[in-house]
Amino acid sequence: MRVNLSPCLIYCFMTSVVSSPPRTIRIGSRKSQLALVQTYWVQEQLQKSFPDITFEVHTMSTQGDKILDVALAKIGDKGLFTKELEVGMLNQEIDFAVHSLKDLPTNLPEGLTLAAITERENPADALVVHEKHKDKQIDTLPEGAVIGTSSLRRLAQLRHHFPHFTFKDVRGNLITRLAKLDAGEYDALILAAAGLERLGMSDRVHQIIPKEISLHAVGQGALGIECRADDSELLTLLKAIEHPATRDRCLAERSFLRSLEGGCQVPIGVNTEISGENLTLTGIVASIDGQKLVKDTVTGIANNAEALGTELAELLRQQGAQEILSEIFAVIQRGS
Ligand SMILES: NCc1[nH]cc(CCC(=O)O)c1CC(=O)O
Repeated sequence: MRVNLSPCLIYCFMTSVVSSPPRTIRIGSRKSQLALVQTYWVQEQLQKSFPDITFEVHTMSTQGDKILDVALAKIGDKGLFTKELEVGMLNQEIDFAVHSLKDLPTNLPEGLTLAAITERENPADALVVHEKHKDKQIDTLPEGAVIGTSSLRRLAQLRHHFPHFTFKDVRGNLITRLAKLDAGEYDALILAAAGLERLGMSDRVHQIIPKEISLHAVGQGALGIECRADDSELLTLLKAIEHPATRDRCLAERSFLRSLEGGCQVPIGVNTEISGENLTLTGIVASIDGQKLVKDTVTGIANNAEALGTELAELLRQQGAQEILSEIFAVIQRGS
């Protein structure tokens, strides 16, 4: 017989054995509205599970919050939104960090680990339109419509289906982007539905982009909790807020991305579905002009999520994914 002990019970047991006073746990977060909503949500969930522990939120600015005038794709993104928080953990200034999982690189620094993945919101992208297009959908927006997105993944896939649109970079946090749209700088934006939902702005989701048009980013809509790999007490606590189905899906997606050696700023999209014990992973690699596209699907046991990711990466490499990615890296490095 297998007995499932809840993380709370295990933690209570551990602290009663060593009888040390409950510690104060410091949570690191970026300062954007979305980051704070996400961090306070995690804090609240943990506080409910562990009423005797104090969870404090410490905010930090990351490089990605500071550089707002350069297209994301040109900066080279490795850890743009996570690095300062990671340094904070390694220096013992904070104990764990809450990230939008899609911003967390697939290879973490030595000494840190992905402790838990929380339940995912809708991972799809959303079309958000200017008022004047409120009767339109993505396929009825006029020729030349200016679409704001700073993601190569969205750009490549949308260009493939809608070559008649004009694509324009948009930076800044969600609130800033929406203000630019409303001021008429864009006809529409493509944003993560999850971010809008978390900020209580689901009314701005005009249309969910169907997966036949565009696959979402790896880890989109889920939160990733990162902590020091040797903090076993905290690792046990954090399991209380893990969502196993989301974890399996996201581990498959991250393993796929890692195998293709892509960061979050490459035109790689995914979709995952769980059915019983099985996980189905679909992935796409596209060229920035939307001309070349390779896409395939694998299915297997959800328990072997990471193996599915590498299997799909291998399949897409056989179909030319590496050539598409190498071309993109060359362009980005030239800075053009
Ligand atoms: N890179 C920015 C970012 N990081 C996480 C989200 C939204 C929430 C999520 O995807 O979990 C966004 C904004 C967006 O892509 O529209």
